[in-house]
Amino acid sequence: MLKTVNLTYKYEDKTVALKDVNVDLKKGEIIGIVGPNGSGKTTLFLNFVGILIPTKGEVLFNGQKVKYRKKYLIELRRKVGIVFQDPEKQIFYSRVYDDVAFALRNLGLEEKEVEKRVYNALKTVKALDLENKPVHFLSYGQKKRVAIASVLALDTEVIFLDEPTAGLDPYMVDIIVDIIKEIKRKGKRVVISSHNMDLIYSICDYIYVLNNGIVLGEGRTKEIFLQDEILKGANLKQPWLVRLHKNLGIPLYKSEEELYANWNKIKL
Ligand SMILES: Nc1ncnc2c1ncn2[C@@H]1O[C@H](COP(=O)(O)OP(=O)(O)OP(=O)(O)O)[C@@H](O)[C@H]1O
Repeated sequence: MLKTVNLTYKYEDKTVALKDVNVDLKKGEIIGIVGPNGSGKTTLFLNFVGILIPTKGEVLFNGQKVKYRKKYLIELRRKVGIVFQDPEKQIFYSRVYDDVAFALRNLGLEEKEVEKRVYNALKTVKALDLENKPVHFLSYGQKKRVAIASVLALDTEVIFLDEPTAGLDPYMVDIIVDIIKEIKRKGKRVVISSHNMDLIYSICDYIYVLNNGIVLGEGRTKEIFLQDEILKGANLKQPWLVRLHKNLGIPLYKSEEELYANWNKIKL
């Protein structure tokens, strides 16, 4: 599994985006990385997938230091996928089908297998109807779904999702949540960054809180979200279910469904 050891990353203009960051993906199945704008989430993801090379410290994959030779990185990309925050960065081809097929063809898969994987990935993100559409005509949310499909098609062991639901309507957010749960069911690891604390709370089992490139706190989801001082330190708000628990004294539920299922037991 992937982890960072005392990872520091400094951009060319000397911005120190990460300082001595230790993040271990072994700690959860769906890991949330939360923090305000500019706290270093994207920089962390790019270091994890080998796009950026740590200034200090290292990234380990199954106990071995990640290497930055082309051959090694191609192997790493077969196992570790990333969906960028901005779908424009992920889209290479003009037609949706070819775009999702691009990386698969690059891996040398047979066209029959490519066809099957593209079909399944587009079906999962409810984008089969877009298959023949030119990518530049798609809406932002549609591009985002196509970008997610391209990574799902690769069937990697780990998937990093940088702000996967930003710009999506509530129906699509629910679909993305189902996709994430499905990836977990398949025994894969998901890492999500998001500003949506309710989403992070309901699906993640382990959380890292970043601020100014530093890990302010980490822990199991319910534990970390009860520590208001850590969240405040990163200008984050507690999820609404945690606020209900705190302000009304009702038990702490993980999801809206769990709350309603237990509603008649709750004494206000
Ligand atoms: N290419 C770059 N050159 C210089 N500084 C950069 C570069 N990319 C990011 N930074 C800086 O690094 C810091 C961390 O940025 P990063 O994009 O990792 O944050 P983030 O937590 O993902 O933010 P957001 O929530 O807004 O997406 C910020 O101060 C940002 O300005």
